[in-house]
Amino acid sequence: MTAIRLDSVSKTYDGKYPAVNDVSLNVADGEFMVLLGPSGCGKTTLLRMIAGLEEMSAGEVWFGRTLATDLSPKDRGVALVFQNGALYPNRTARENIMFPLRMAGDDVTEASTKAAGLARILRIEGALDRLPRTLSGGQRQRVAIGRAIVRQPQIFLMDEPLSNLDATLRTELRQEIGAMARDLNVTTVYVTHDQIEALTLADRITVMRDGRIEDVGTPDQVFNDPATAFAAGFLGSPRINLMSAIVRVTAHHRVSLDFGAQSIQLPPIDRRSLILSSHDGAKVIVGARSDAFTVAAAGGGEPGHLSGKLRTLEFHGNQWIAFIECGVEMLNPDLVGVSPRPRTPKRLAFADGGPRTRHAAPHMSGLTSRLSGWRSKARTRLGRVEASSIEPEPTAAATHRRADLVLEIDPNAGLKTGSKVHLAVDTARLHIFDESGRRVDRVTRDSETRTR
Ligand SMILES: Nc1ncnc2c1ncn2[C@@H]1O[C@H](COP(=O)(O)OP(=O)(O)OP(=O)(O)O)[C@@H](O)[C@H]1O
Repeated sequence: MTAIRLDSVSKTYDGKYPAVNDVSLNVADGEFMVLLGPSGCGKTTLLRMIAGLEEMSAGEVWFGRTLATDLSPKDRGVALVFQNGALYPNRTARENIMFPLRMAGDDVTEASTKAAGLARILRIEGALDRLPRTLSGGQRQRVAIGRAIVRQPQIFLMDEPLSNLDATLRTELRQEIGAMARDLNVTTVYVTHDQIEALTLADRITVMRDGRIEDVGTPDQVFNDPATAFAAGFLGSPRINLMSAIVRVTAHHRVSLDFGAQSIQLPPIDRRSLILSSHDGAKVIVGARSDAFTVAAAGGGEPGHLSGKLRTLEFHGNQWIAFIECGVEMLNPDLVGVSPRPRTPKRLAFADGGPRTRHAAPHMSGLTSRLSGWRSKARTRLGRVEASSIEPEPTAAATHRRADLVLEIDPNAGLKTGSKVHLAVDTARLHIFDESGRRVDRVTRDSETRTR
């Protein structure tokens, strides 16, 4: 077992825009870290750099107190499993799992005993004496995992190991992988773009976008207290509603979020009220999942309510999804804070550490620049190494569209398509982001948090 530290790691292929861009991350000893993000965000590249299969363009990788940057893959004590764990076709499952041990000099009895122990954990005892071609996809992948981990690596790396399996097998094997990692207590980095895998397996999740880290935290932290609008949008179904709003500061410093036709007032005791009270007129993004709303019996125009017309109601088997036209400007989480085009990296000095690479903004919006002071405090709170990689890309306006509020609703609420709906809003469940998609208030993070 060993901890992993990535320090300002970058990878640029063919001198183009970086696939991994100044990423710093700690994975604690024995921790199960999931790298989560959309296709092309740099997850596999980062994993391959940890394994030593990809040369880094900049930065350092540490395993415990050992600088691993220049170690060859075979000297890193790392085991890797890919989407299609290849097996020796002419060896049985047992022989496949035993193979690395035999190569390392274990005698047959010893190797066979270890293989049988792992087979029990991976639930393939009955398949041990069969050839790979007679095994199901799930069994083959279990054998590949067994073979990778049988030599008790210091670090276990998995790149979408379940992506070629059907839904039932995915669920089964996911549970076995989780159980195995807990039993063996091996430091694990697991790549996926599947939010359910991330939420169910991870001690902590690293959400990536465009080669950078958007958020790092426990599943509960990243889901319920997301650092960015993108992270909030990547987790959760239906996706979080991101509403464009203007901050209005009224008499006695009361803060309301103005959505155009409607508005919501923040309670004075809400810490966001204090933060936003000197930013009258600033643009913000208000994130709201279904749990922020309750269908209210009547009303409309009340300070804590939004109202709209129920356009469509969809039955999704285990849930009802309502599409409510509220006349509010909705934003696409994938586009919030996205730069219109790659820019030339520029060195900037930060108050809390050495110079770091980030991208020069042609301009920063008023609130974005005013919020930078809060962020530098947030960096200190989050811990220098991880927080440094959570630097925001400079903002460009997200694509706006006037669309529906999408909510999971109680089927017993008695709503009918076309009817007017009143929604009471729990402001404590709203997440408020600046225009670049960064939270305006503090997120709760502990860089070494373990949940189990
Ligand atoms: N060998 C390579 N040469 C050039 N570009 C590459 C190479 N490998 C990856 N890239 C690019 O680097 C970026 C990150 O790729 P990477 O495979 O790490 O993303 P990913 O998040 O793992 O995506 P996916 O989930 O689709 O596997 C992509 O734009 C990809 O096209």
